[in-house]
Amino acid sequence: MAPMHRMAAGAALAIAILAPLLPGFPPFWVTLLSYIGLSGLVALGLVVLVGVAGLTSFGQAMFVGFGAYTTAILTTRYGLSPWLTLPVALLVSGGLAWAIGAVTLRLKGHYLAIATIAWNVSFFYLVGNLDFFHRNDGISGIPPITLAGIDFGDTRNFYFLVLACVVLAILLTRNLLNSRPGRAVRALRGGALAAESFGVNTFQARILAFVYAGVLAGLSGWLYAHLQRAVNPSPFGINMSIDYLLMAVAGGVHNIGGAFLGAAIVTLLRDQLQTLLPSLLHAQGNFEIIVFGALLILLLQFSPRGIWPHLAKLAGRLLPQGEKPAVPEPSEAQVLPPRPQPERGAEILRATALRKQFGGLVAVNDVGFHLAAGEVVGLIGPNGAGKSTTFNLLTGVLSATRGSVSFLGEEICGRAARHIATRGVARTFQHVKLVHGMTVLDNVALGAHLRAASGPLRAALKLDRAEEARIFALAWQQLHRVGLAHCAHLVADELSLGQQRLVEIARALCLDPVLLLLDEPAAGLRHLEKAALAKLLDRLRAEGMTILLVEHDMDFVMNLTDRLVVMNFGAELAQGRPKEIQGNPAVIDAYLGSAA
Ligand SMILES: Nc1ncnc2c1ncn2[C@@H]1O[C@H](COP(=O)(O)OP(=O)(O)OP(=O)(O)O)[C@@H](O)[C@H]1O
Repeated sequence: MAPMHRMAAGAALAIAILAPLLPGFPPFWVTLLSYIGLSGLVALGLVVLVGVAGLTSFGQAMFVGFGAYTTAILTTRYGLSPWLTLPVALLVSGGLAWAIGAVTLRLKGHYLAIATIAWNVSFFYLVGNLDFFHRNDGISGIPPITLAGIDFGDTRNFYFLVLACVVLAILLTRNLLNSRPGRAVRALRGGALAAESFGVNTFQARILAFVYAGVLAGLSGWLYAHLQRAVNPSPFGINMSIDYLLMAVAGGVHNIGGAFLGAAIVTLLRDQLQTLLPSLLHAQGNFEIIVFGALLILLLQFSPRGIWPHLAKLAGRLLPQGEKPAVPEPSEAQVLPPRPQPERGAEILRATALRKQFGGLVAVNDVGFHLAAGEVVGLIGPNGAGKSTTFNLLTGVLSATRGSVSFLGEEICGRAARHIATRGVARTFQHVKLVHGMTVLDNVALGAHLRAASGPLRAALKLDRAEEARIFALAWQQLHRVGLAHCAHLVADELSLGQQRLVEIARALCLDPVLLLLDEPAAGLRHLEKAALAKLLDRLRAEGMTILLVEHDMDFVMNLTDRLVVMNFGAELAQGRPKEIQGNPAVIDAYLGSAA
C-alpha cells in the first residue's frame, strides 16, 4: 500500500474505533456504522472482483443472502450455535460462488454482468416462493451472537464484532493480492493471453476472485442475519446488488479503502436523504435513488476511480509521510534454483508443415524449421509475413490449422499456452502486454508463477513468505540483468515503450526458460539500450539458452544471430547463416533490398 493510502486507512481505522467510544455517541449512529461495515465487506469483494480482476457482478446481494439464510435456517430450525453456522455460511456462499462461477465465468464483459443479474433474480424469487425459506415472510427469531459472556446483541458490542471482521477481511485481502495467486488475479487485467503464457490458469484466477467476493458477501450476510435477527428476500434482491456496486465505484473500485469509503458515503447519504427529500418535496417516495443516479453519472464523468484516491492524497498532505514500503532486494542465496538446460547443440524444437489460416488468408503456409539448444535464431521477413503468427502457434496462443511442433520430444501443437509455458517456453509480445497499475517488480515476478506453488489459503494467511522472498529475489535478479533494477518500484505504465519491452524480457527470464521467444525486442530502444540488449542475449546464449527472435533491425539481427529463417507471404523463403541470407537474391528482392 502506498504511504498516502496507509495514512488514509490508518486515520479511518482510528476514527472507526474511537468514535463509538465517545460519551454520548448515539446508538443509532453505532448501528449505522455496523451497516457501513457490513456493506463495506461486500464492496471489498467487489474491489477484488471488479477493480482487480476486471469482472463485473450484479449479483453480490445473492451471496449475502446465502450467508444470511444459511445461519437463519441452521440456528432457528436446528438450534445450532451462530459460531457453528459461521463456517457453514462461508462454505455455502463460497461453494455456491464456485458452482455459479464454474458455469458462468466463461462469459465475458456484459454477458457476464447479465448472467449475474439472472442468478440474483432467480435467487430472489426462489426464496420468496418456497415454503422452505418461509416465502416473502422470511425467517425470524434468529438468536443473537454471544461469546464468553459478551452479548453481541448489544449495539456497540456488535459494532466491534463487525469492525473485527472488517479489519480481518482487509488484512486477508491485502495478503492475498500481494501473493502468487493474487498476482494471477491482477494479471487478468493485463490480458488473459499474457497471463496464460506464463502458466496462469486464467479461468481458475477468475473463479478465485468470484469465490473470494462470494465468501466476503456470505460473511456480511451471516453478520446481517444476527444483527437483524430476521431475514426475508428484500435485502438480497438486484436493487441491493446495484447498491453494492455503486458503493464500490463511488468509493474507488481499485482500492481496498474505497470499498469502505463508498459504503460509508452511500449509507450515510441514503439515511440523510430519506428524511430530507420527502420533506423538501412534500411527497413520499425513494427519491434518494434519483440523487444516487445523478451522483454516479457525475462521478463516472469527473472521477472514474472514485473518491478514495482524492482522500488518500489529502491524507498524505495533512499527515506526516511514512516510509515507502518496498520489497527489499534480497540476498542471492534465496533465488530459486535454475532449470537444467538441454545439451548444447541438441535439437529442442522442430516445426513441420505448420499452417495457419484466417478464413481465406494463409498467414503461415506450411512452414518448417528447427532450433538447436544454445543458438540464437532470427525469424525475419517483411510486414505481414506471418512471423508473429508463427510465434503464437509455437506458444499455444493460436491453434494451428495443421502441422506439428515438437518441443523436447513432446508434441505441443494444439496444447494450451499454459502447458507450453510449463515445458520451459517463455515469450515477449510484439504489442507489450504488462499489467497496468502494477509495479515493474510485480510484473516481472508474474513470470515466476510456475516456479512456485502457494495457493490462496496459504497466501491469505501469509504462510507463503519464504516462497515469495525467493520469487522476488529472482525478479530482482532478472531486473538487474536487463538493467532496470532502478525502476523496480515504478508502475510499469510509467516506463518508456523500450523499457517496457525489457521488463517483458525480465518477466520471461523469470520462467527460467529453455526457449525464449522475443517478438521485436529492440523496437523502441535507443542505440545504447540495443547494444546492452545484444550483450544480454549473447550472455544468455553462452549460458545455454535458446532464443528465437523476430526483429526488423537488420544490424541487430545480423550481428547477433547464428541462423536466420526468412518468411514471405506466410511461406518460408530461405534459411541459413546471416552472411548467406544477406547474399540471397530472393531475400534481397523480397525484404533486405527494401529494408536497406
Ligand atoms: N488474429 C488474426 N485474424 C486475422 N488475420 C490475422 C490475425 N493475426 C494476423 N493476421 C494476418 O496474418 C498475416 C500475418 O500477420 P503477422 O502479424 O503474423 O505478420 P508479421 O510478419 O508478424 O508482421 P509484422 O512484422 O508487421 O508484425 C497478416 O496479413 C495479418 O493481417
